[in-house]
Amino acid sequence: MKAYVKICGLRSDADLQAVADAGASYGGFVFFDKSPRAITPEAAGALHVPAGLRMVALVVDADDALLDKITQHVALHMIQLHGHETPARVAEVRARYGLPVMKVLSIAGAEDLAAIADYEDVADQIMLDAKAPKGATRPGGNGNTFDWTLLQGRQWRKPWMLAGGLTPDNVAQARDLTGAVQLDASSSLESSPGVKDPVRIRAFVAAALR
Ligand SMILES: O=C(O)c1ccccc1N[C@@H]1O[C@H](COP(=O)(O)O)[C@@H](O)[C@H]1O
Repeated sequence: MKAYVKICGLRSDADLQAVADAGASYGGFVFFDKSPRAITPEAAGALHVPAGLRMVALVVDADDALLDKITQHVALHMIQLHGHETPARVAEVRARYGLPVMKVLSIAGAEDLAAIADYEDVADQIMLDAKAPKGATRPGGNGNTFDWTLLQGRQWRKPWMLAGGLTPDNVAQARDLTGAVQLDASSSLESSPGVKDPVRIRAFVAAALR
């Protein structure tokens, strides 16, 4: 089955080109100021997005003012809600901006998968990411994995994407074990926090699509 890759935390034209050249389907901008990958709506809007690359805006419990600004400046394919957004807030964002919404759920154990049922009616996609470690300053982008065997044999009504600590070395195993057809990575593809490495991006996409 064909796989789809999202590379998140892009901050320059070179990042975007590397992601497109590698064969990824999605690129992500992080609009969260506590992240080393943060970018402003103005800076993101000034970048050149290669044809065919679908851009995703990652936000964390964003209010309408921030989302208004992002959507005014940046041509988007999808909004990724990576905070504690309720199902009602997901529905509100989807209706207000007329864009597909991907709700992120943080997974540490089997009990966390129950929340998927709460969001399937309102979100276009679900992302399953590792729960952030205690004391972390951000809810994602920490390079942590979760127990992928929790997803074995599971099926949901909405498309879903696997995230959390995926690397060029483990992505094929994660894909084969979980059956994920959409795979997302960020922090493992950097030479230092916030600085993407085109060689690692290429290796990740090649391994995910192999
Ligand atoms: O990347 C960040 O700094 C970030 C900040 C706030 C919320 C999410 C963030 N990152 C996203 O988390 C997942 C997993 O990342 P990683 O591969 O484990 O580094 C991914 O969607 C990132 O874009």
